[in-house]
Amino acid sequence: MAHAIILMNLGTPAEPTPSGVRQFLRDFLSDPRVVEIPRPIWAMILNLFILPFRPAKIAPAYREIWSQGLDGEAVTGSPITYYTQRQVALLQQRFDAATPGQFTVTYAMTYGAPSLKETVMRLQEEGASGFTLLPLYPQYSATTTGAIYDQVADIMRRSRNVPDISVVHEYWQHPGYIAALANSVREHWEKHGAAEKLLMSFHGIPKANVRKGDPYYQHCCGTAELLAESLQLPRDKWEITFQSRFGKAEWLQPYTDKTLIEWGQNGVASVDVICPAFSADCLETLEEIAVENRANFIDAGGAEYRYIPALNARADHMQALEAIVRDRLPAAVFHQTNA
Ligand SMILES: C=CC1=C(C)c2cc3[nH]c(cc4nc(cc5[nH]c(cc1n2)c(C)c5CCC(=O)O)C(CCC(=O)O)=C4C)c(C)c3C=C
Ligand SMILES: [Fe+2]
Ligand SMILES: [Fe+2]
Repeated sequence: MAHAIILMNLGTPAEPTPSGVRQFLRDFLSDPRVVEIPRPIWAMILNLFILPFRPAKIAPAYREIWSQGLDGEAVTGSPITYYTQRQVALLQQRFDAATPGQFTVTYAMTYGAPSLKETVMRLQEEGASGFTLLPLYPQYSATTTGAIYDQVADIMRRSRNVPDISVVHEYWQHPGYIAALANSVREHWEKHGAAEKLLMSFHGIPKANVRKGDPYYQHCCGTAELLAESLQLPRDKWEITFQSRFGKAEWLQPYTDKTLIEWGQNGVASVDVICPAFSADCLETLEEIAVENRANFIDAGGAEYRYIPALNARADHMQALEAIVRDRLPAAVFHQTNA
């Protein structure tokens, strides 16, 4: 095996129980990339106010989505892991078809299992000579992609013969990614008709992070504009919002839930919702968007609410991911595959 390709996503609890969720949240929320509050203060808040309560509150939501996709689609375990594994299998097929035996495709999670460190160590033992990491975050944020760079740096720091690792920094402007998003919207419109508004809801981050230099907001706005342009949607037909606010600080606005409530109250009858920052359906889309925010909109007076699934294992998504990875292959591998 010459070269390994590692898809990376956030991670998820091992099981949809309070203890499974607690273990995952402890790992995730202890990362200083995710929460920038000074350590001793944050350790106190996390251990006294979050880890004793949030797991019991969130576990039922995880149980709802466990082994369930949209419309009762059969999924095994946590959807984010299920779709990431499907992406791995399909990407492996694509690399094998074009360049037989040259690439191993696998995945790792930033938090929970399998970890990046154990994945890289296993692949090295199996003879991998180089690694291309594809964080499945189209838009860069220090809270997501930045955390992956930290883990790569840790692996490097502990190695004598440092592995040849490259990381895809962002891919929101890649034409293949935008085309896959646009295709998924058009297919949805063909099936259901177009709603009055297209809401593009991105995972939020604290506003202060952007003020201090995180380019995430700019990447989200860029994505929304490229998608709207590709769909030839006039500006009054779409909106960008931010979801999944956590804690008391101000996060990126407008907020998804508030916007949907306002629209419902102000006579918007129908809305299509897409979440371009999520490359796989997960708790934040299947529960927060497809269930909770549907209720927000309908209870406020809206009539039709349709969630457009994440790109998941769509063929056009896989084609885009293959192109993004191939663009990042080191010259040695590139020459080998083109020989
Ligand atoms: C505490 C701060 C958080 C930041 C900053 C944050 C950024 C961020 N997250 C994603 C993608 C995902 N987040 C998911 C779940 C999730 N996110 C947070 C908190 C922050 N996220 C929490 C506490 C949770 C767990 C659920 C909960 O307790 O509310 C997931 C889903 C995982 C799953 O198991 O399905 C994803 C994916 C992005 C893209 C992002 C910044 C750009
Ligand atoms: Fe998150
Ligand atoms: Fe959430």
